[in-house]
Amino acid sequence: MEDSIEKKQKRREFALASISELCPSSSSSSLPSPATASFSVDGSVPELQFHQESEKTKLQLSVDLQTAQLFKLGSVQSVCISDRSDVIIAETSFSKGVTVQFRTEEESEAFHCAFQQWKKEVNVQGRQLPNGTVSASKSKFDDKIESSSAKMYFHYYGQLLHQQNMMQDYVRTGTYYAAVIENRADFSGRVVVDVGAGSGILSLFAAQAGAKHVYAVEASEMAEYARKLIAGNPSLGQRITVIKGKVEDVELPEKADILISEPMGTLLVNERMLESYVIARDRFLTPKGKMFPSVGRIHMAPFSDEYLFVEIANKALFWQQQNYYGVDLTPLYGSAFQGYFTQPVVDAFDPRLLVAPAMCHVIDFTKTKEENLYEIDIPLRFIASMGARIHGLACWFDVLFNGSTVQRWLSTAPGAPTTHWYQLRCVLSQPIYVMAGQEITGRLHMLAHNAQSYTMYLTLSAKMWGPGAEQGGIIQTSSCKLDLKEPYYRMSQPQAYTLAQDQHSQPLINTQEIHIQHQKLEEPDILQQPSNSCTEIDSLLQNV
Ligand SMILES: C[S@@+](CC[C@H](N)C(=O)[O-])C[C@H]1O[C@@H](n2cnc3c(N)ncnc32)[C@H](O)[C@@H]1O
Repeated sequence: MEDSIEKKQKRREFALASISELCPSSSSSSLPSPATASFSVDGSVPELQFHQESEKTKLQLSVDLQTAQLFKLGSVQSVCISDRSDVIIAETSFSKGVTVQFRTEEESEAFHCAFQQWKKEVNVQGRQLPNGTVSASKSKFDDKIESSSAKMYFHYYGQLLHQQNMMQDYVRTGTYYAAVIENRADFSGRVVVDVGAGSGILSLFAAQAGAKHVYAVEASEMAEYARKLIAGNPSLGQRITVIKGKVEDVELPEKADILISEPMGTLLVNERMLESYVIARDRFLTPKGKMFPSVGRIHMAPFSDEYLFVEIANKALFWQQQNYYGVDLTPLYGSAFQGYFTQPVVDAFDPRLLVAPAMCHVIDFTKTKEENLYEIDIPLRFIASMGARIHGLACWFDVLFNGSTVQRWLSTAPGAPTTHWYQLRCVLSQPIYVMAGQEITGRLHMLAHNAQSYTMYLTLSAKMWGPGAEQGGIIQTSSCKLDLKEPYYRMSQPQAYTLAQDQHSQPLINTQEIHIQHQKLEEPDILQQPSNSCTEIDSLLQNV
């Protein structure tokens, strides 16, 4: 373990504004003098050391990175806690946590990045046990995900009402059903693992398609309900075993020929379940095994939506009041205004709001490494189809079931039948202006965090044109930072595609044209993919 860390980065030090104990002893509180934090390897244990010293007192805290967790309290303040730590404060007291004050937001981000990186290194190399043996990736999930987040997450999925909500998304469930039944050849007589089985519905589909045996792995209390549902369908159920536990931890008696899973969250990656899907691939799938789905794509395009922009900007108007029960609220107006723009908007929008053809980022589930999903960096380039005020970036995703009989896409694109994922829009607090034919460049940078989601950094730029501007000389750039975990669900607004949202009525399989195909296609039917397609997928499919 230490080899790998020491070779790459033996020691990394950060200057901090200050540190203080989480539960200060009587002899110490926040010390005004500057502090440092350094990552290093002590013997075989990677650790993080905080150090602060003034004339009278000294605070030194060593944190075991295997158990440490770092939480943001604000843009420049965080708290680091650990199960095991040693602290020396004037040589007397003991604490398990420290509050860290950074000098700037950038330094805070850099520190959080380094923290994840060093922790990842610990996890990748495995845990050093007291007897010197190394247990590989056991509890990888627990190591990278904050326990309170995991608890809420599995509590949510442990409730039938939320499983019902997904099952009632007939675009979703109907597409899975069609993809499995049409591709019987991939399931018949095969060993299947259902990764995150929930109610067990996909396991039952796989059994209907003739699977020899299905292992339904589910970490939440839903596993008990899955057992009940499967027992109530005995002709299928005798070929299904429900295993309660995380795919990162459970052991299976045999390797799988095919994995089936529905690991997609908002914008494909929210919930970070794709990482579990990839871990399941590495743990359970035979080298030539298949994955259903096998590929995901994030599609992106700039949009113009004056109503949405004004709606968000107006939310902060509350803070413009100068006499709110005798109190002037305006000092907080700027923060409130920016705050509303940190929430990605989730709703179904009219595709006519897009101002350029979409581009996409492909994630090949069959090949990508789990670590690749910790940081997703997408350079952006678009050509505007019309003159418009760009209010941000619209995003959606699709996934491919690359069956050996039929290839089917599950799409969440605007204009396609609406799913429970809807679409997602990142709104800029400062719109930018473009002319038709103009290039728009930028970057979407997503950093995974330990609450099972991502911090998103979006930048869009365009040259300034038109009367008054030095032609093409000035660049307009607008940036925003968003938390994918805290979206603004805008579903109370009038929707353009109401028909497809009626998920409480009869299955929409007919209206949404999920016709099940039975005959084998001669060639891969790439034309079945949604119209907003990526060219990269063609070469990718040739390799699958
Ligand atoms: C989006 S739901 C899909 C449920 C079901 N497969 C379906 O399609 O209706 C994802 C399920 O995966 C489970 N899950 C998420 N991460 C898991 C993990 N690491 N190990 C086992 N189950 C997990 C969740 O508890 C949840 O029930």
